[in-house]
Amino acid sequence: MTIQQAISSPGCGCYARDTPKTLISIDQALARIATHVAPVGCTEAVTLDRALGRVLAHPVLSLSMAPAFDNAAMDGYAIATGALAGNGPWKLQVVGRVAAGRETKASLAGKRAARIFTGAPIPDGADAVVKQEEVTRDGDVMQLTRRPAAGLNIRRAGSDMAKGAPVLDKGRRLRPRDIAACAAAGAGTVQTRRRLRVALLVTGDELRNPGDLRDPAQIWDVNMPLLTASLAAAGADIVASAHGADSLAGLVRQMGDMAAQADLVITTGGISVGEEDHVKPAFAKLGGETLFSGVAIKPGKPVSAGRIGNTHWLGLPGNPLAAYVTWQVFGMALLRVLGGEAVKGSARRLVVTDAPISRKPGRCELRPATLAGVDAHGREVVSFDDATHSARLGCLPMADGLMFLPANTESLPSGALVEFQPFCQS
Ligand SMILES: Nc1nc2c(c(=O)[nH]1)N[C@H]1C(S)=C(S)[C@@H](COP(=O)(O)OP(=O)(O)OC[C@H]3O[C@@H](n4cnc5c(N)ncnc54)[C@H](O)[C@@H]3O)O[C@H]1N2
Ligand code: MOO
Repeated sequence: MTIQQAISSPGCGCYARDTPKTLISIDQALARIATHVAPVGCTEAVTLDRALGRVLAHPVLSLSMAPAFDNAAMDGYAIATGALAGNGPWKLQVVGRVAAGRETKASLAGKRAARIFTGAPIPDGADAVVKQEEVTRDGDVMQLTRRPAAGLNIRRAGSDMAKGAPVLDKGRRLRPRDIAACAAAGAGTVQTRRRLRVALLVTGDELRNPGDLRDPAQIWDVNMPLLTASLAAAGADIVASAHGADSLAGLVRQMGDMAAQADLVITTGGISVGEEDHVKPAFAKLGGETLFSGVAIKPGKPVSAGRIGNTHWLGLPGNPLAAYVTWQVFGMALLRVLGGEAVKGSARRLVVTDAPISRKPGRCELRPATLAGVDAHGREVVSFDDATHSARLGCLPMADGLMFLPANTESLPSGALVEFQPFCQS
């Protein structure tokens, strides 16, 4: 990784003439993550009951055809349609019975039928299953009046998956429906990336645990609970978490210890320009290499990233909304690359604003927004507060994502198209 400074192209539109030259655009920062960060190498085999949220290190191929054999899609009677001469009704001798999980030796040559249940193998000679609602039964004889088409109610072997067919690509983060597909393919164990080891250092002398007694100038810590929950939802292992004092020596020790045991150290706070902001000096003292240092974004301008030896570092701002926004945009991107997750397409889509916007231009603004419905053209509409306050969280639970207001935009009419990035669950 090389130390990089600025700023060549407007990228996502975050760049503005009055933006300090040390800041880069959102898309430039994301491009640096994509270019300079590599997945953590180790992989491990996990059984499906432990696979939720894990990232596939190898593709999953089907071990056999699915279904593995022709079988009944309905409870009813297996018959040979070729034996139905002339016009019905036809009477057939019921000569066998086959349930799911059983085999049958019954042969259905001639006017014969077998009682069959959903999932049971189709007996030799049969080529259709007639639902039991469509026949009458009298002792060992069943009668049907309508001619079934050959193949009716039969699930053909391999019609879902061929043997050896690709089921899931590597890089896929496994969700419940992926695990269902693995199970159907017979893949009881899958090869995955190991879970990321993340250390969390929340700085600030003013912080107390939520609900604890506090002095008048102290505040309850939002970032530790926020990031602990976010990392758990993202499937990372938190190998260390601590509060950090606003002191250079203390932070050097804590960040150094954490870097020795984690793939990624996340800090919050202490990253701006005041005398109490010691995170970047501590990072420098540890020999850290900078990936980016500040993004032309509001909120979250000081967000930074780099590497201490082989361990990555993400410095989030202290203001909780700024921490959440930068976690969503840069933290999740970093986690995905480190975790070997393949990312398809853009995280953003276009939506329409439900009110006019008037704002101070300068930095690209990422404003929490709520999906409020669709307009007459079927486009998604978002509603939002009239400003973004980087320390305010009251509106956050109602929001569904972030709308991107380009740096130079001073006003937008109601109905304007803007980019929108939905929040990840984590
Ligand atoms: N002279 C300047 N001052 C500031 C600038 C600047 O460019 N020049 N940038 C401002 C911006 S923008 C931001 S964002 C903040 C970022 O500051 P830090 O990341 O160093 O964060 P702190 O100063 O430590 O804290 C900021 C704010 O957030 C509160 N905080 C911190 N941690 C937590 C937490 N875990 N839970 C709840 N609240 C937290 C902290 O008390 C401060 O109020 O800097 C601006 N200043
Ligand atoms: O970038 Mo800061 O997040 O405005 O508060």
